[in-house]
Amino acid sequence: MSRYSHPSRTRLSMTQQNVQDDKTKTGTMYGNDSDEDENVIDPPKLSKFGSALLNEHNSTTFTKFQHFRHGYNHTHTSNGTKFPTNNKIRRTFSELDESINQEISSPTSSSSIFANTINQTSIRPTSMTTLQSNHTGSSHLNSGMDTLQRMKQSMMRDETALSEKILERRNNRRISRTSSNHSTMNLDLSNAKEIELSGTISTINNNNPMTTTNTSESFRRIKTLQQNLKAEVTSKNIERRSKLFLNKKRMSRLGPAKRASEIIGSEIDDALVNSEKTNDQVDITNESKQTIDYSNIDLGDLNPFQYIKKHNLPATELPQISEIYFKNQKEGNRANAIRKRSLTPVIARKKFSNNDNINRDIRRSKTESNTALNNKENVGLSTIDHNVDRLPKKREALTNIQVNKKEPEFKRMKSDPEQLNQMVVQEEVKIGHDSHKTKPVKKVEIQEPTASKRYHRHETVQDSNRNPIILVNDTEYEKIELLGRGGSSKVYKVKGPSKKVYALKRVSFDEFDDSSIDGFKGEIALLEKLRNKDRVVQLFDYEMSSGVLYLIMECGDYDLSFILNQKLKVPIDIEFIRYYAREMIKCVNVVHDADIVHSDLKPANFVFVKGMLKIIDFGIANAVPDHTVNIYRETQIGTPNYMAPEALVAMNYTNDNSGQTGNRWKVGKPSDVWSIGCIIYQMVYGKPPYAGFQGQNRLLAIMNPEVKIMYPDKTSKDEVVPRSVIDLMKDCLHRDPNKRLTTNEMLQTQFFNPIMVSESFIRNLIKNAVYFGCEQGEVSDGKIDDLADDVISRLGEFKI
Ligand SMILES: Nc1ncnc2c1ncn2[C@@H]1O[C@H](COP(=O)(O)OP(=O)(O)OP(=O)(O)O)[C@@H](O)[C@H]1O
Repeated sequence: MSRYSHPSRTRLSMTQQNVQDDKTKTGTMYGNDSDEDENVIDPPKLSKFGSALLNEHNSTTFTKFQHFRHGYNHTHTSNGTKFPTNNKIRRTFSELDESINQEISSPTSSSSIFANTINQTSIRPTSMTTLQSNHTGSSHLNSGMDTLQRMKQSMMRDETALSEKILERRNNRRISRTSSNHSTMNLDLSNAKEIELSGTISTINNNNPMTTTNTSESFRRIKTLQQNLKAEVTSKNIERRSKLFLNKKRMSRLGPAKRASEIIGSEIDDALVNSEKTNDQVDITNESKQTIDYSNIDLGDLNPFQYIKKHNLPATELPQISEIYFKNQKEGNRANAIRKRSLTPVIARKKFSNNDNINRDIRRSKTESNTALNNKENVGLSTIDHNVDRLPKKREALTNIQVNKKEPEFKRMKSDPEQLNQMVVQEEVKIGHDSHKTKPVKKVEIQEPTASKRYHRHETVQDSNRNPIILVNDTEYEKIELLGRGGSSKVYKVKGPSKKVYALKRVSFDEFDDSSIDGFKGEIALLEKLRNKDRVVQLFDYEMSSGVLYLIMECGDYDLSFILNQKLKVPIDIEFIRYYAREMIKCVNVVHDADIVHSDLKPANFVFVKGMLKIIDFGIANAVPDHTVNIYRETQIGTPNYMAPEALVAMNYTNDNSGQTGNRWKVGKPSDVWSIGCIIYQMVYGKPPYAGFQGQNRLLAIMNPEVKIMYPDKTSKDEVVPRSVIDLMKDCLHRDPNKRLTTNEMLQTQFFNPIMVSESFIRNLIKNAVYFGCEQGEVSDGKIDDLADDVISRLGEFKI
């Protein structure tokens, strides 16, 4: 189609004379008119604007236009010409439009040159359409406008290309800055494309008169392209956002960069617990681990293994965490001891020989108390003051201890002037406390016994030909030999009245330590409870004097520890194990039947008295409270080799009365069963299950469920270990206390009830079985089972 055959052009020519009048009318008013311009063939006259355009160097508009193009084409010249900005471009366009308007409004505007150069431009800007509408009938003007349109479109293309280049350059710069962030870069490029494209399309849309099919098709294509691009960009956006989210999540988990010391346990815990399995995160996690501040780790109820497992820490962290664990436990024990001690009344520990001494000490005590009162800066007195209120109560408890069952305490003190004196002093101190109830009182000095004093007042050497004599409740006991020693005790073989032999246990203790006194009181009470039980060493007499406890007991010959050490040198003797293990279980059974948990079972705490094994040392034993099965200890005590896991793993608790928190350990009868299992293990394999671990590691191994106990079929000397004893050990050494056998059940196991038959019995049994089979011809499996059951049930009859 020729440019002039275009209907809109025809219409424009027809209405040319009305331009001036219809200047204000809109283009749409005429848009649907007939093709009146069809016959216009004369070239359009040159308008002022057209002339100006021809005169490149003199026309301001054209100069601007050329300058713009020139400027664009030479953006990168060395003279520093810059890219026109979008604003500049827009300004140029508006100036151009203005010039066109001016041109259009001029009655003489036309140009034949433009008519010759007009060709297939099909897109006209809206402004042009408007202008055309306002100036219908002017073919000159029409062709001039078309030329301008082309030029403007060319400029638009230039603008698009320019924008593209600018964006490209920007993106290049961004790439070099953040070469790693490809997703961001791609997004920007996509956005740029999208913006650019939509800009172009909107321009096209704006300019689209919707008059040709080609145009519609190209628009559709562009539209499709735009949609595709949009979809692509959207998906890239989503991808980028999700990547950003991941980064953010990671950052928020790890927090900002910190010094190693700032990372405290909880943060590490979070980081470790929440860590995901991506490579970089694993690296970061490892980094975090390297900076663990162990001093801030709170293990709570967990033992080191549980802690490591919970927080997914590597095994290499175990030593440090164990160290903290044991340190915490030590501190807990110490705090308990201090707390108990702080409740103990302060009493002078002195020996007085006469009244003068008493008076002198009372005077000194009073003077010291007054000095303390005057000393306002005396530190730590508030603690003492705080405890003063509890003193009478505690003292009452102390004086109520029946340390001598033969005579009432007061009667004894009356007969003993020295003790009486001491009681007077104690009373004086007590009065002093009472009178200054709310005032600070200085601790009365504790005088340690002199080193030169070799014997307690109960212990004397009467003449050089006799052994030392120990008086217990005024009964003389002559020392024969030392049988053994414990943590704070010595046990002597002594000769008592009628030359009878006894074991005398002498225990030294801090007489002002309530917990010690309570412990001894408890031991005495339990031994009294177990009086006449043949498996428990009998207690005949006892006396608690100042700082010393004497116990007169049945005397044993050896303890089990000694015997086991002897047996180490000879091959395994399964009958020996069976016998001693059963004896041992019988001892513990008696104790458990009395609802007492021993808590410190070990070979040294079983002694043979006239050939019968008996149990000793109830120092840390406890009676299980009614309707319960466990005892809760505030101190971790026992002998590591034989201690059950539950006796080692502390539990946090809060005291209901005082509100104080601390650790405690749960022990029960199954804890004793564990210890028995360890002793049997020692009998079989020569050492307890965890003896291979040294020191602290042993405790850790016992606590660690991952450290399994091995039960080899043969000993280190290649001796066969019977299956029945292995089963018994396994049933005692379950980590779960509830799965362990009771002492009664242990005694019922096959190991302690072996079936022994003679050789002839076996021969007869086989012979009878073969004959029976021959007679029957065929014997079913069920019949064989019945026969076997019958024989087994009657085995007791055939025992040898
Ligand atoms: N009645 C007794 N007959 C023979 N020996 C005994 C008797 N009582 C204790 N012994 C010996 O003395 C040792 C220490 O005794 P005991 O265990 O009662 O003291 P302890 O201070 O409670 O010891 P630990 O602190 O180790 O538990 C025992 O291992 C044992 O060898």
